Formats: sequence, C-alpha cells, structure tokens
Amino acid sequence: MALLNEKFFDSKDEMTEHLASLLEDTLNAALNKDGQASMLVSGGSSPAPAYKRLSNLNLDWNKVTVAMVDERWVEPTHEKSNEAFINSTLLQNNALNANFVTMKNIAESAMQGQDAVESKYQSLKQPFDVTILGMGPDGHTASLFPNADGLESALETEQLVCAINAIQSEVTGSITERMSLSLAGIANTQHAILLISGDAKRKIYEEAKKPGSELDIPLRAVLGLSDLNLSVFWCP
Ligand SMILES: O=C(O)[C@H](O)[C@@H](O)[C@H](O)[C@H](O)COP(=O)(O)O
Repeated sequence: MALLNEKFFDSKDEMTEHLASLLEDTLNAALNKDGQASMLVSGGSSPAPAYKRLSNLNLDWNKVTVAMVDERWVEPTHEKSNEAFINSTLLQNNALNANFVTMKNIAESAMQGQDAVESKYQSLKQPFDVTILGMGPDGHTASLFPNADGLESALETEQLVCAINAIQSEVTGSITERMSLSLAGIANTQHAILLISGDAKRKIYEEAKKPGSELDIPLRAVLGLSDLNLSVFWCP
C-alpha cells in the first residue's frame, strides 16, 4: 500500500488553498535544493483553481519544467486537449516562463508516438518532484482506464509513458486514444497528490483501497505502490 496522507476538506476553496500552498512549498524546496523542479500535471476541474493561483507566484519559473500526466491524442487546438487546458490555467502570468513538455506529437497514433514521448520524458528531472493526479467515477487515474487496450502493459512496463485506447464510455467521451504516464511513471515521483471530489468518487476511492482487480479499478494499482508518498485530497 502507498504511504497515504488523506485530507478531507469542507470545501473546494479550502482544498485549493491547501493544494496551491503545498505546490508552492514543493517547487521552492526543489529549486533551493536542486536548482530545478519538475511538476507533472493532470487536467480536470479539481486542480484548475490551484493552477491559476500558482501562475501568479514569483518563482524561478524558467527552472521549472511542467509536463503532462496524460493527454488525448488530439491537436493542442482541440477543445478537449489537456495541453490547451494547462496552457490556459497554469502557464499564464509569471508561469509563462516555465518549460512545458507535452505529449501529443506529429505521429498519427498514440502508439506510434509513444517512443518519442518516452525519450522526452526520460530527459525530465527524475524522480519528478510532484505529480498531480485526478480520478474519474470509473476509477481511472491519469489515462489508466478500466480494461483499456494497453492497460496491462501500462501496469507492467518500466517505461514512463504508455499509449492507451480506452473503452468508450460516458467518462471517456468520443476520444479514447490517449497517452499516459504508466504505473512506473506515476511511481517515479517524490510526492503524488490525488484529487477527488464528491461522494460518488469517494466511494470508488474506498473501493480501490480494498483488494481486487487493478484492471477494473486502475486506481487500485496506484494505491498499491508500496513506496509511493501519496497525499489524497477530497472535497465535496
Ligand atoms: O484527461 C481527462 O480525462 C481528465 O483530466 C480526467 O482524467 C480528470 O483528471 C478526472 O476525470 C478528474 O476530473 P475532476 O478533476 O474534474 O474531478
């Protein structure tokens, strides 16, 4: 089991405040210690306000590298692009100077683009200083979707990233082809933060803590990483 530090907040504002100050402290500590920092980011509504707050901080942003936890295999101009989401939330204001390592490349498919993404990710500062994860109502985290094509290899590979083709559902929407940190990529961080909102997802999270199939609830594989330092933040 991961080293869990669970915090249950009364409101999203409270969670945002805590998350933003934790990220600020983490980035500052890494910059002071190593002269550089790496932060891996997810999309989703949970982290967005903290990203906006972070973007105004006076950090040495040019020494911070922001990279994606996962991405749909769509152009950055697409409305569902996580790259576009990070550009419009985090990489604004002072954070415009951060380095941004993205996943989508010119390859026709995520599978064909995987090696190029892997080599970019291998050049990031490792272990990553902090990785922000979300979770869907189907128990997916990053783009590790239940029973997806590519999930087994994402859970087994030693590579940092893996192409995934999810089974289409209400959660995935029509775009099922993704690039994601693998389980090994998620494990490769000093500190991971999992953001969960609402009672329905809380139930899935509690379910994921119990033994069972990692293919049905991929979050279970992350919770099972014995050396992972994982903060779990929940808000209503
Ligand atoms: O790429 C995606 O499909 C989303 O980023 C997704 O994985 C998100 O992280 C979770 O669904 C949590 O979303 P909320 O933050 O909105 O709860």
